[in-house]
Amino acid sequence: MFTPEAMREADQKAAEMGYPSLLLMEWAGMKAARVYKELFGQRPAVVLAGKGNNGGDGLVLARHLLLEGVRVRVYAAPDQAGDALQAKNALLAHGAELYPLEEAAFGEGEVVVDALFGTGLKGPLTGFYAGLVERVNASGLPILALDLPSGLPYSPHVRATATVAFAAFKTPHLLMREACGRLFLAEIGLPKALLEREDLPEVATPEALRPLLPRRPLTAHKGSVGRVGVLGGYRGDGLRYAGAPVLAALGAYRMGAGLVHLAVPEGTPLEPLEAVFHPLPAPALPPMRVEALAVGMGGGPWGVLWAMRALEAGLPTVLDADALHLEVVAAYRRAGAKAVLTPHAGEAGRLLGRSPEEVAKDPLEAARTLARETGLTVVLKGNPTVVAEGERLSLNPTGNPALATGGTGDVLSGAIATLLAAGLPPFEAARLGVYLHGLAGDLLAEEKGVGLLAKEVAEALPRAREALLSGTRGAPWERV
Ligand SMILES: NC(=O)C1=CN([C@@H]2O[C@H](COP(=O)(O)OP(=O)(O)OC[C@H]3O[C@@H](n4cnc5c(N)ncnc54)[C@H](O)[C@@H]3O)[C@@H](O)[C@H]2O)[C@H](O)CC1
Ligand SMILES: [K+]
Repeated sequence: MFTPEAMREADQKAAEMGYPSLLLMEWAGMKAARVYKELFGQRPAVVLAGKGNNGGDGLVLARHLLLEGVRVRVYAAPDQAGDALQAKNALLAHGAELYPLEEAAFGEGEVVVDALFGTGLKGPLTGFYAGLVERVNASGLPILALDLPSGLPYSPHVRATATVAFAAFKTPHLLMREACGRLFLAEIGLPKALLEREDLPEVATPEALRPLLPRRPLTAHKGSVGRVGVLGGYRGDGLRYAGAPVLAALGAYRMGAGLVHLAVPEGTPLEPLEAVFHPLPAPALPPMRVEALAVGMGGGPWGVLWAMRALEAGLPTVLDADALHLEVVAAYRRAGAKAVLTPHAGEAGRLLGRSPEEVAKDPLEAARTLARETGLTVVLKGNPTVVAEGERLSLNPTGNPALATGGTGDVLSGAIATLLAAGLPPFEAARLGVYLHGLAGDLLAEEKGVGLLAKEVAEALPRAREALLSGTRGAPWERV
């Protein structure tokens, strides 16, 4: 995923290589016109073109739509230069109707193409442009945004029906997804070498994750596919969160664990029936033969104690909820343990000494800092969930607001622990677990809308796994 600056660098490098930039613009506008036709057919278009290259893309799109027999009205900013000017001349040669941007008006049944600003925007829109963007949003018409909804990452910005991202996703496509509507990713002919940048955050794709899925040989038995120990719960609150470790156990089984051991306070309901139970008077590490642990779900003040006991096992461990405290993280770091932290913004803020709002404002930076400071793998839950380890950052594209309900995080911890138990390294277990958990939520939300139960998310994990494996469910965007 590119920052706008990194994208500009790639454009510049292409130009230095002698690659004609007009070709990029032609592909961009042509691909966007293709998306327009797919979504809106012959509906008349109103194209708003800014003076930079984003505007140029819009002028190319207008020409292609005209060629397809679509009625097009273009409102363009003055003073185009370079490629955008060439795009304008080519459009005029086709006898297009071009009007000053100040006169922009929209009519019923039309579709607005937003080609005002892309990656070249510096600072929030004000004055005329802010007003124009507000008018576009208020028009009630469908909006196709080219590259980025204009105004992003600031406000005001266009709230698009669909967005065609050129060459690669940029930060706002993932971090401000709501403004983008349906996402399309258009290849525009940039040499591949310029797009492969390991120093930039990745957006997890099904193609990258599919090979990581643990495959089960015919000879598999419950002791060979990964066993998980879950340590959680607390008596002192009257077992108020007794369900949390149970949900983690369900997440583990549904992700494919061969056996789940459940260490919980005495008096906890013995669920799920498939688990091996260790009811305990105080946090301890009961004898259990497992390959990974999930620790801290519903543990209250026992959370830290559970985590310290778990450290003695020397196993890959997921630290969640009440295990997420500085002393725990420091001890794991000192021991050089393999651990995945799964905080939400509040818990990450507690570890970083920041407010949840500060963490949510820049989740990429927060996840990276936490990973660097702890030396552990971090899953910062949110929209999007960010996975960080060392210098590596991965953004997860699956999941939806229906997952914002009690217990889904516990399911995730159990799921990631299972992938650790199956032998995946922490970063891979975290990316794959987060992706499948989000996908399970997406499949369920399509079926049932909001009002999901966490245990249903666990139950949908096998379907998500199957969808990833068989390729029946691709990335949540379309390539054009
Ligand atoms: N490789 C690619 O992805 C390609 C992308 N293309 C498109 O080019 C734009 C980026 O074009 P650029 O000319 O650099 O910038 P913009 O068109 O986004 O806008 C620049 C324009 O806006 C003025 N400006 C900046 N900030 C403000 C502000 N706050 N208020 C008002 N005006 C502002 C600035 O002075 C410029 O005049 C990219 O998004 C793609 O759509 C290429 O077409 C192909 C290669
Ligand atoms: K735009």
